[in-house]
Amino acid sequence: MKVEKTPLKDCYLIKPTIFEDQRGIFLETYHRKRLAETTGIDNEFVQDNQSISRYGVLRGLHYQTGDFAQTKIVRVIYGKVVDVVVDLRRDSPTFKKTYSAILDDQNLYQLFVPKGFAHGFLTLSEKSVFAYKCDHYYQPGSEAGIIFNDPDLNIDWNFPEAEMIISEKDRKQPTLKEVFG
Ligand SMILES: Cc1cn([C@H]2C[C@H](O)[C@@H](COP(=O)(O)OP(=O)(O)O[C@H]3O[C@@H](C)C(=O)[C@@H](O)[C@H]3O)O2)c(=O)[nH]c1=O
Repeated sequence: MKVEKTPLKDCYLIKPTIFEDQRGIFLETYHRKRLAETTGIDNEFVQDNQSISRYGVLRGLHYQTGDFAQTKIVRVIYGKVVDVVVDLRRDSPTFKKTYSAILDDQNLYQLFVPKGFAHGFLTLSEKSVFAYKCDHYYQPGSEAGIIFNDPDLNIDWNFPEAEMIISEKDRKQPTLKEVFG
């Protein structure tokens, strides 16, 4: 696998090695030791999640606060998404910066999303199956978010807003300014 730096500090794009033969493909989707060697970050992942979304579904931008902040490794099992992360660590040189990547079932890329980042994704295929590992358990009381169309972040989702399918919760997320001033 190749682990590439993104413009955001501590956030990596993971490109797994794909073995192909007449039966199909094989890949390792997680290798703790190798990942720790390349990123210098060794997490113990304790929860695996999966969501299935239809075309136009946007989930995010989400994070957990304080002691429950989660590092995530996110990937697409089926379909195609645009994945977006925002560095919300006040002491980071890339505070308030965003990064996005296309993750799909062809490139099989993964994004290593450090704790202190907000994360979201929009499904570009007729359906997506999205999977991710977290190094802290889900803690409903520590859930937080930033609105997907925040005027300061100005994320280019490259998708008509009128066609996005978004939960009530996510339509009411605060702006970056409301949270971070
Ligand atoms: C995230 C999560 C949700 N749930 C429940 C709560 C709720 O009833 C239902 C759906 O939750 P949500 O609407 O928050 O699901 P969703 O919008 O898919 O939330 C996820 O979005 C992406 C972008 C992330 O980065 C994740 O960390 C997570 O926040 O599932 C759990 O039981 N465990 C979990 O870990």
